[in-house]
Amino acid sequence: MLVVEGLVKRFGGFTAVSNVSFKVDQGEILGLIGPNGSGKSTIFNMLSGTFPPSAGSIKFEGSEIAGLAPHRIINRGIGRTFQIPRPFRRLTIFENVELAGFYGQGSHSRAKADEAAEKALAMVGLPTDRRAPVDGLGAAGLKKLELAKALATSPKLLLADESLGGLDEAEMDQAADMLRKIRDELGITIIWVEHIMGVLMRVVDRVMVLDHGEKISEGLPSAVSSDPKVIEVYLGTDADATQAAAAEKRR
Ligand SMILES: Nc1ncnc2c1ncn2[C@@H]1O[C@H](COP(=O)(O)OP(=O)(O)OP(=O)(O)O)[C@@H](O)[C@H]1O
Repeated sequence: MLVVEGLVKRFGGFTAVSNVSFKVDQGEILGLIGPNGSGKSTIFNMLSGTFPPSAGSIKFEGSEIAGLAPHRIINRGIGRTFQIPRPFRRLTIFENVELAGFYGQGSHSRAKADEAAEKALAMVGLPTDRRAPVDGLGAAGLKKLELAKALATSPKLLLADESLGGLDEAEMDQAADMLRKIRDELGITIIWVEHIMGVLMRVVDRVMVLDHGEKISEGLPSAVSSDPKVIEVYLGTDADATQAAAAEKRR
């Protein structure tokens, strides 16, 4: 479904992403992990059109999309969430999601946008009542709203950026289960960028690990969490390694 080859992003003289290649198959959940500043968000920004790659190719369903504007990429069927939710606070929950629905359709039909918004809100478990305000949503609610906005664009591929930041442990488990439900019930392929490796490992089919803009490991969660390179650069501590191994056992 997605084939990325030789992706590079330079900011001035600094290389944030260095010759990264990977594939994502239809129906898969790929986890993308790595320490702070390893290039995860920069890859998402290139996949979603926020900025163009310095070099490399991004083929989605066989067509080159590298360098296309964000609205064109959304119309092709790639939706994304953002690490820090920034909804329009003067709009209701429904209106925020409806607006995203307008973007995704390309047809600008209100009826279609409303239908997409209702389905997306029901999927993530937020009120479909059109007057429900954004104010009052906690961290978990705002993450759900972020996800509903992305779903309302009717994506075939969802780029989920750090869905678990700011959540407690029970909320993290629910958010991880939600991503799996989105894949299982809607058939949406997912790339999931996350810091919190333990929960991610329970849900993803494959993991790719970045460090300093380079891919250092890729494979099944069990293989990646015991890869010495990953333990050295990413896990860092025995406690983290134990947590990841325990999560893997629970799968
Ligand atoms: N617009 C930009 N201009 C200059 N440097 C940037 C820009 N965006 C990112 N970088 C740099 O590129 C590197 C990779 O950043 P990126 O945000 O992709 O990492 P990340 O793995 O997503 O980190 P985090 O987990 O902290 O979000 C960092 O060193 C960052 O400072």
